[in-house]
Amino acid sequence: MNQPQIGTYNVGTQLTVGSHQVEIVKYLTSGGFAQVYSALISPTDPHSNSNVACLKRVIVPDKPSLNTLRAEVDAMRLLRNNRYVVSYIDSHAAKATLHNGSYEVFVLMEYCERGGLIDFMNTRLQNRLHEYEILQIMSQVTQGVAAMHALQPPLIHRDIKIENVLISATNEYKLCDFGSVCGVIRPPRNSQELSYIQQDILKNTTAQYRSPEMVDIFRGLPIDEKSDIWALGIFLYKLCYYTTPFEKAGEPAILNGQFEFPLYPNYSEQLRNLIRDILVQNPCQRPNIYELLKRISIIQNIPCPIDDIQVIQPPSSRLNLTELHQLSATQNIRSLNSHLAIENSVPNAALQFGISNDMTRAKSLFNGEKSKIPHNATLNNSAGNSKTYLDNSQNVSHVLGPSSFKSEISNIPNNINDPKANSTAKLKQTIDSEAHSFRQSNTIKLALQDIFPQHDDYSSSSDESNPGDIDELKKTRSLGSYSIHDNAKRGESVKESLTSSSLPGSSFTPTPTKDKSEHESLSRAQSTNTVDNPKDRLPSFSKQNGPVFDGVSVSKQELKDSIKQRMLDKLNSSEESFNARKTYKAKTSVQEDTIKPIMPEQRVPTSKGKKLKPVPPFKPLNLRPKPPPKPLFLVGQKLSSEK
Ligand SMILES: Nc1ncnc2c1ncn2[C@@H]1O[C@H](COP(=O)(O)OP(=O)(O)OP(=O)(O)O)[C@@H](O)[C@H]1O
Repeated sequence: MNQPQIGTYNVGTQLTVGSHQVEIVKYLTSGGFAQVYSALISPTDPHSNSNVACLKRVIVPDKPSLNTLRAEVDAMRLLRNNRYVVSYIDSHAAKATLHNGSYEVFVLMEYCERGGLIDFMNTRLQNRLHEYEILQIMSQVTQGVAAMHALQPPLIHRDIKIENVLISATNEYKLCDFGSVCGVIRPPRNSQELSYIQQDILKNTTAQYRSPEMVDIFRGLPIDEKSDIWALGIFLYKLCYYTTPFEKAGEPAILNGQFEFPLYPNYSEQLRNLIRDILVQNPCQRPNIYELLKRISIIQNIPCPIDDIQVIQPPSSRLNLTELHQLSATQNIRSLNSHLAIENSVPNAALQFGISNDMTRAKSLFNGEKSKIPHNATLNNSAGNSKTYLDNSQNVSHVLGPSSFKSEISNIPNNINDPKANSTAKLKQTIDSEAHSFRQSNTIKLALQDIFPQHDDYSSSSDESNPGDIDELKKTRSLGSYSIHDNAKRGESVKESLTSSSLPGSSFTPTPTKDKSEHESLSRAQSTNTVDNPKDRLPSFSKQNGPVFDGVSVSKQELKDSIKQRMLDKLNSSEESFNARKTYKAKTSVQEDTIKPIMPEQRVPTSKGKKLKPVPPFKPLNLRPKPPPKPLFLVGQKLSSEK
């Protein structure tokens, strides 16, 4: 979103954010989209027991952007009180009077007094981080990510990077910036979905941290927890070497997975092996979050701080791990759409997760309560040796350790004659043929429904694909199935709820500020704690009037044009900065790297007072000049029309 230029609050400015009175203490910085302040709050935050908080103020230009922020806040709410996630306190949204149609959003969160991890790293340019420091940071951040992956369905952060870790007053490392969070994204089934996913990835991820399945969507793999694991591998590498492993060669290097370790600093072989084991092409072969944490703890020589919560297929399914990976993604997508959909579509009763139970359990696990699951219980799955435990009381099975993981993988048939392999091949063929015609048409499909979250104008789609499929993908950004979405009444103009829960701390109330003219009143929305049908929450669509969002009528064409332009700007700039960094990095020597401060890697350019350069029209990945030829074995993984 293009951030309008607005003045900063003066010290002492009083505001009301939800149920908190706020007094600005200091303007800290501006992020890509936000102004960030430290502030005094009343009442005191019971979690941190502190009256100092961080206030994030964001101007969002329209309702769709507001939905994105809503997803971010909902994610924070789900993860609140986790020790290694920046803790949510309160939030509030109001229609901004200064900018026509735009909204002003305030999010109160825990104040991380020691600033960003990147700043800390930059204080250690000469005297690089010690291995024990790296492991400590890595362990804590991994625990933050584990809290997301433990949810049912899991949440994928998608933008794990050095810049998104902050340091608290008590020296704890905390994950922040949940603006890219989504559910598992299943592989695309047609060109329209492919295009949607490509654009979504470019917009919401940082180039150097993208996993191979994100860079090459043609692989037909889901974007899931394992994509976060890859990002954690890049994160770990950067903690060690202050650069990313694919910095110089970019996407081609990500796709063939070749990287080297600098000679300096010298870390243990165990640590380097961990990085190697994370940065593997096949997502199935990457450790899950628990396995990763366990490996870190082993190097640290301490007990693993969490219990295993990884949900896997029951043993009766007779599916191999590759298929489990795919199926789990499909299930998660479904579960994001409808809890009932899972129950109706999964033949095996053991797969019917009690979502609310699991969530409560996952939350309690990560809030410090140890699981009561016995670690010595075992169960064999179809892959052969996997040690699992099926927790019948909660219908969740647990992977108990990484020990047999690699050997299972090696047992996975990768045979085209295998019926399951055939279905994957068919999927690839379908995508391939559609992608081929998509490329030939040489147009960028940015249909309104492709880029507009929570818009249900399917009837206008003329595409051959099932329009509901795209909608299904879009809903991966909606956190509706976590039972926290509000049932805000529609038809009342200007009313907006940023969060959606009725839990204490959330607020949809009017925000009386010192200058009341700045904000229009908001009314508290009704909310429920039940699993509701996301369809019920979609904005209505009138054929005559176009989309109507909570009663605010908008011109479809206007929205389409503005969103399209905004997305094109972002996508271009994101790619531009990646390429520019590549070129720049290629020119610099390793020696220079050791003393150069780390510059923040941005998904999209900031608007800190600078006007962005005009950028050429966006070219989808598949229309850009071909990268240098890849080794034959990689080409073989691509679809036939690519050749
Ligand atoms: N809770 C916090 N405590 C202390 N500082 C914070 C906090 N949250 C954010 N900041 C500071 O503000 C900066 C920008 O915050 P944030 O990344 O959330 O904004 P943003 O607009 O979403 O940025 P972007 O999307 O470009 O990363 C951070 O890099 C950090 O320095």
